[in-house]
Amino acid sequence: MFVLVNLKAYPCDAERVARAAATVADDTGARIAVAPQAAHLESVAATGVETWAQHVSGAGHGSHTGSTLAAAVADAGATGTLLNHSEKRLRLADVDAGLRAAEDTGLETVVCANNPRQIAAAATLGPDMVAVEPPELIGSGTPVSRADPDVVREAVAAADEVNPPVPVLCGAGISTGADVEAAADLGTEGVLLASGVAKADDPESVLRDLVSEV
Ligand SMILES: O=C(CO)COP(=O)(O)O
Repeated sequence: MFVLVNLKAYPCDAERVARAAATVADDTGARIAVAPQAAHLESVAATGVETWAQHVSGAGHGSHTGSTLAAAVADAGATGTLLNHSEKRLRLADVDAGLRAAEDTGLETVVCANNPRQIAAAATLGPDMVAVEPPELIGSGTPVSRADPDVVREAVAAADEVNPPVPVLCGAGISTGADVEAAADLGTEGVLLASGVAKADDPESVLRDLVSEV
């Protein structure tokens, strides 16, 4: 199971979380990645942890003020990027352009979606992975795998129908190893989570628990 930790804009110490994630990944062999804000990509990547961007623009170099370019995040050490997170929604054309920009730069991609219908649309665009995150459960502390297992099962089926090789992650309220195990039982290949780690007093122990059951 892939554990992708999105630090959002939480006021956590990104380097501390990254060091903890790198240590747990090394100790256990689990795949753990950290997605900090763009300004922290370089310092997070310097810890040796797998580093992801939270977003990239579809734009290339040029007159695009405020854009986060795929090439720039790759230069800073990111090897993957989220696109279309529930808190960073994009138009379809922008998801597609972001995917192409990420692909051209060699970044791995996860396109996020609210529900199984959007998962089908996202999977059609050909990302490396898709992630289903019901917005009402994001930050709730109630794991999607328990609160709404059907949405996860249906997302896996929807992705499988349109683009069988595309793995599905699930997210919202995931914070324990039992949640990750439940997500695996529902057919997902990873979890996308934030507050459970970003707000933890001891991120390393949360990460150890997250990867303990799979
Ligand atoms: O949005 C999420 C990850 O991208 C989920 O957030 P929480 O783990 O805080 O529910």
